[in-house]
Amino acid sequence: MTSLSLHASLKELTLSDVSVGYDGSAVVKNASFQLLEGQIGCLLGPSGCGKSTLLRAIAGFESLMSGEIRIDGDVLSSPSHSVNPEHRFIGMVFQDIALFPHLTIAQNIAFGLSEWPKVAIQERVTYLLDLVGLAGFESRYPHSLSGGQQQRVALARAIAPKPKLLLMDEPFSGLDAKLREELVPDIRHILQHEKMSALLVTHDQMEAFAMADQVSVMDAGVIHQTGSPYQIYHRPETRFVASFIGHGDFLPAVVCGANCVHSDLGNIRGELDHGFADNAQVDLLVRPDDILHDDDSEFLGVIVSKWFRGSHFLYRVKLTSGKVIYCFASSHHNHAVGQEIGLSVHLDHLVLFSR
Ligand SMILES: Nc1ncnc2c1ncn2[C@@H]1O[C@H](COP(=O)(O)OP(=O)(O)OP(=O)(O)O)[C@@H](O)[C@H]1O
Repeated sequence: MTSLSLHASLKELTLSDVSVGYDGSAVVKNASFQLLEGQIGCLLGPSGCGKSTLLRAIAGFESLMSGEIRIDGDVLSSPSHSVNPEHRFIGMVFQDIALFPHLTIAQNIAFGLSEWPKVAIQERVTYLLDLVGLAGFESRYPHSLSGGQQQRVALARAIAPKPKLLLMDEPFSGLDAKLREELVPDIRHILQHEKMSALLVTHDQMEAFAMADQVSVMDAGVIHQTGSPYQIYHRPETRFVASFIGHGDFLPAVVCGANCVHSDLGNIRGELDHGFADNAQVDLLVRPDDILHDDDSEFLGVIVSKWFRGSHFLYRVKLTSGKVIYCFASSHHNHAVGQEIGLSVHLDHLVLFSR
């Protein structure tokens, strides 16, 4: 098969118990997840947790210590077998954009299309330039483009041959925050328009939330949870996911019913059965937006620090037990550090971890 053939789009990327390492020592351990047609997935985790290593294994640049990587049922990698990277029909975009400086923008985008007929190349390049918002740039050279424009060209070059899957390793981290904010939704829109399945590596959760349909949260080589951004924020399955994603505190509590716990802030109810037995000692995840400033509440805390965020204040509040938690309040509720305020808890469901 050559790059001319329009490969059927990806139906399913499946990783089953994949371990990858260097010098016999695993840095990715038993990673499993699936990515379906047209989905944008993300590997999210702190620096050094093994995200790039796993991405490189999918691309075919690292061999597996155990497990299997399949695309549409075909094994790409196992400890005894590895399809060459150039035969995987996988495109890549990296942080260092690495366009060819001596080639024009059109030549850069056409780079992987050498076996296509001339007219088809011309059509594809024109289509992609338009898609990434750079129509009219075909004769320019990379050095005359901004970082964001260069990253759009890199994306166009990577998707030009219609790969089955696009891998992106921290593609936005070299760009300033404002540019990133503009570019991330644009790139998501382009990938969706092309129905391109993609896997992004990032350590930035806002980027993961803005780009991905499905996020796999990793720490120390282990995937803790794979789910939608909403699921990993609101239904974290491990303490690591609960504390890595967003602001959160663990409030000590005792179970007092199928959807109730007792804590420093009184009895707190959720809508779903949490599955813990009565009287179990647990930690309840509370986010700043779960804890509201409430003058009528009998439960009090002392403000120990505060941040003005424009639309609201973020307070750190010390409860009578000594536990310190976050609390959001509208920006009209301007209280001094040291002041005592009333607090109430509003939770949709209870996220509990045994203590
Ligand atoms: N070629 C290599 N040889 C030996 N060890 C390596 C090699 N590449 C990466 N590592 C180690 O493997 C671990 C995982 O690295 P990896 O780059 O996959 O993490 P990451 O999550 O992508 O981190 P970052 O976000 O900082 O890039 C790290 O401890 C790293 O030092």
